[in-house]
Amino acid sequence: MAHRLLASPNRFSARFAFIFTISLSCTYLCYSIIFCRRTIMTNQAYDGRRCVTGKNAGSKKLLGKVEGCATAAVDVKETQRDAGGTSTASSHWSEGKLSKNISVTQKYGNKKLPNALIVGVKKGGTRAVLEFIRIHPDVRALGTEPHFFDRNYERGLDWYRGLMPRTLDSQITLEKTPSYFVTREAPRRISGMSHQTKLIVVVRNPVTRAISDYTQTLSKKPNLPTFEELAFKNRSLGTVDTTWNAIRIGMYIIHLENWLQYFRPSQMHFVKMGRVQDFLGLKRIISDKHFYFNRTKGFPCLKKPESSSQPRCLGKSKGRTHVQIDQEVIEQLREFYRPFNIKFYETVGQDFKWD
Ligand SMILES: Nc1ncnc2c1ncn2[C@@H]1O[C@H](COP(=O)(O)OS(=O)(=O)O)[C@@H](OP(=O)(O)O)[C@H]1O
Repeated sequence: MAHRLLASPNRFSARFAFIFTISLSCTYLCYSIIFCRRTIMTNQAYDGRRCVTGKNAGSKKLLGKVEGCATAAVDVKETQRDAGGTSTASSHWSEGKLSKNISVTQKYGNKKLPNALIVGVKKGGTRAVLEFIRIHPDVRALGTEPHFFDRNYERGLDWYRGLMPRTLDSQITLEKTPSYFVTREAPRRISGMSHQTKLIVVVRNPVTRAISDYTQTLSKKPNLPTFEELAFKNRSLGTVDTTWNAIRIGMYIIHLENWLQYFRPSQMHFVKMGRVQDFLGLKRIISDKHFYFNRTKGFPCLKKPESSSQPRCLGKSKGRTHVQIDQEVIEQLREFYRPFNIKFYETVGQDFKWD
């Protein structure tokens, strides 16, 4: 009896120990499954970005779709600003929408040379067009500006291809570098890659474009001479300085003639949103309903993407308050651009009504 009485607490402790061990094991098992799944999902979501290391890794991660590791010479800094590169922003507005697609694509797709390029113009709204069009599930775009056909051409096509995101056969690859439009060698080089390449040119009133361009440069170099000083060789005679890049870029027809030596007009699309999808042969999926007009920014922004609780606008380098330019100067520049604009409208068959 005494033995029994002594044995029963022991048995109770043994049973307690057994149950405790089992529940501990179950908890550990559940924790491992959940934790392991999370890790896999995170790795899939960032596949293709895993090579980002070093002190900028955090900010580059925010870029969302900085592709590949060979991005040393590409314009990452500009892209971060463009994409609203603060801690709350991701460059890829549609990350949530495409996330399922992306993991499949990144695993099974191939890196291909781009089928389409946004070739210009600087300060024309190229970032907005790229970010809008990449919402489309059949578009994969490089987030950075690779500057291949102007600055990095000697690196070769394999280097260029290596920068591209992986795509399935049904998807198109897109990149944007606005300086291509005014690079003399770019049309020949691009047609050398493929004369089927589709080209998108985002154009803007050349006077506003020049002021926007100047405002951007001034934000980096505060000691810059005034806009008027740079724009004219002789202000009272109204002689415009066509060697100044901010002016030269807006002489669209001059650059376009160079492109038309290598590409048919039907391969070039001068942007008005929506029609970009037709031009690229995509189903019309993106429409006005994806955007709202942000009064503070002064341009359309993406409505709440699935991946985020916040609507998304592009970053600080977009929508800067322009420097005040004398109305007379603006008139002089309008006069200067008029003949170039008219010839440009005739050539592309569209009146942009800048005059
Ligand atoms: N929806 C939307 N989102 C963001 N930005 C928009 C949009 N629509 C037009 N813009 C105007 O586009 C100008 C920037 O052009 P780019 O992206 O081509 O600039 S860059 O050449 O890549 O630096 C920039 O012009 P500025 O405001 O004059 O700087 C933007 O205001």
